[in-house]
Amino acid sequence: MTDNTASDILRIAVAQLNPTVGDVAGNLAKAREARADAARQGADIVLFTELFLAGYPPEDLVLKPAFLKACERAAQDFARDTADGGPGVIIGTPLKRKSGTHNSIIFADGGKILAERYKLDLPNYGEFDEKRVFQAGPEMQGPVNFRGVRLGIPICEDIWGDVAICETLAESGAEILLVPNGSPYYRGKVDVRHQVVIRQVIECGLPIIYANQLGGQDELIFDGASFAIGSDKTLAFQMSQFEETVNVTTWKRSRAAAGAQSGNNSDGWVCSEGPMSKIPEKEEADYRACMLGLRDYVNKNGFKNVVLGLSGGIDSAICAALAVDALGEERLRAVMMPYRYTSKDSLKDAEDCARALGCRYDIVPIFEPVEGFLHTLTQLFEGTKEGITEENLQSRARGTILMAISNKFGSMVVTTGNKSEMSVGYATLYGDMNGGFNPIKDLYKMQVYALARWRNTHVPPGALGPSGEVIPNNIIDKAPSAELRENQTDQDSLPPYPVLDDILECLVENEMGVDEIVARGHDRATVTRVEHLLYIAEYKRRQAAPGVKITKKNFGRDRRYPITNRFRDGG
Ligand SMILES: Nc1ncnc2c1ncn2[C@@H]1O[C@H](COP(=O)(O)OP(=O)(O)OC[C@H]2O[C@@H]([n+]3cccc(C(=O)O)c3)[C@H](O)[C@@H]2O)[C@@H](O)[C@H]1O
Ligand SMILES: Nc1ncnc2c1ncn2[C@@H]1O[C@H](COP(=O)(O)OP(=O)(O)OP(=O)(O)O)[C@@H](O)[C@H]1O
Ligand SMILES: NC(=O)CC[C@H](N)C(=O)O
Repeated sequence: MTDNTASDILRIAVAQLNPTVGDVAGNLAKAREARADAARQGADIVLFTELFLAGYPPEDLVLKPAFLKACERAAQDFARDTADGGPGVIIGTPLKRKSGTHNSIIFADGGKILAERYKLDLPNYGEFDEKRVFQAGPEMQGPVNFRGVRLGIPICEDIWGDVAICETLAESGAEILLVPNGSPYYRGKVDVRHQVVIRQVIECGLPIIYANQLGGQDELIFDGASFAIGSDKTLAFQMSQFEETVNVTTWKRSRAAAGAQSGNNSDGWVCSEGPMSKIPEKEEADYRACMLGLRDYVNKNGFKNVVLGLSGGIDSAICAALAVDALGEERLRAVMMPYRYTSKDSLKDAEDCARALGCRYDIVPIFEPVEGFLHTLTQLFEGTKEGITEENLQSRARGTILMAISNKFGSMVVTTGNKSEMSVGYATLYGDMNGGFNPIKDLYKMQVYALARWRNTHVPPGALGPSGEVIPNNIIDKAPSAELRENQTDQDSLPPYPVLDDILECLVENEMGVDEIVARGHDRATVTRVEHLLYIAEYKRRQAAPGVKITKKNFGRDRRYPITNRFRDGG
């Protein structure tokens, strides 16, 4: 009930949910369900994530007046729900006000909106582009009095930057900070978030609750892993990563806590009850991010099933495993498309992989289309040497067949290029690059191997696929090959993957110079060649399907290089 008498116990539910961008009615329905669930668990208040009603990030959708109106209406409706005497709510929504369009929250209780708060620090780096569509909120936005407890509500980036928003809230009397976030995954991000929040707790002396969104949104993966750091700077609770959940946490007033952290005599808040989930290790986390990203992309875009070319190589095998884990065996169709260079081993490995995963497996030879193209082009190509042109026809025949299956049966094509290949353009445009979504686009080849090995000995929570050796070890052990000509291996055209990946990580992830990379022990000619290949493949990447972001520098959202570019560090 709405009552401003200070209580000594506060039950705060954190709704770590998977909204869909643009589905305002669906997101409101989800929020209502979560609030009812939290009410049953005895919550006083439910904290939702950043821009929950819109789904995060809504990008240019917030430039549409009709979208803003739908969000405003949903926020008003949800606020009215709180007249039932159940939990109050803090929920993110875009709001258009005289001062502009804001990335906001509404705070509602007792059927009314008690307060609105606007994000002050709009992130505009990496994958974020918020200054483009939002206006920053004013500097002074104090805490909100909720049933006698003063709650501060900075929004996501507000606690990341150098602006002293948490400290200002503490100085204005806030007792706990509740932070709605849309914080995308990259490897190791959970630790980074903990450090950011600990730094703020040191500055402001208040406990901070960090509620993060869940789910895939195009390239971005929101991994949840919501948590709180108490005023003693230790982890007060930790929610699970990659899972939708509503957890109620109990907070108690404690004079000892306040005295310890600020030396003053006022009361502080201590978490006495909350989850303490284990955060998965790196291979598991990356694998689950890829799985969640593929699942949400396929489901949120309304595809019933997916199709991919299964070659007997590692990239298509891990994509098949991810598809079965994300969607179930009955939703994947794997197609082997042999040509004259396809080895017996590849045919066997592809079949073994499909059998281990339990998915549908078709063999569609491509002799006729490839020979047909070659025949059609004979006259035109007379006197020229055979080479990549003819090789690429194989890839294009495969890509065309996959797109035909997609058109006929409505299955989305899963495309399988890893980050090493995408970096140097080792993939055929309108061939194996065909496809709607790429679950391994941001994994270097050596990481693909590590994840494949990991998956053969683990089944991640929520996976729909079987246990055991789902990626036959022969696929992991053999030399990678595109099999576009006799006895071809990737290493005919590229440096060995451990070398290539290290150089690429230096160039892409760390923006290192050629001299610095050479100083790590690499051959200068190799480094300059890789740098050149990286630059000239930009045109391909611009035409590539989106894929799951795993690193701090994925292609597309984070790393944005010009296509036309004559700069070469290596001369
Ligand atoms: N700056 C630019 N802006 C716009 N377009 C540009 C361009 N530069 C080249 N192009 C165009 O791109 C074409 C070359 O690109 P593309 O046709 O993709 O062909 P390309 O890159 O020459 O060959 C594909 C490469 O991928 C390798 N690969 C590896 C693994 C698997 C597979 C597979 O297919 O299964 C292939 C294959 O061995 C080969 O090295 C040029 O003919 C030109 O039309
Ligand atoms: N014979 C084939 N049948 C079906 N699909 C194929 C075939 N050859 C290539 N493809 C498709 O083209 C993609 C690109 O080939 P590529 O050689 O890069 O990957 P891979 O064969 O899965 O792995 P690796 O590079 O380790 O051999 C494959 O992942 C697959 O989707
Ligand atoms: N949505 C945001 O403001 C996110 C910003 C923050 N730096 C993060 O990655 O979590």
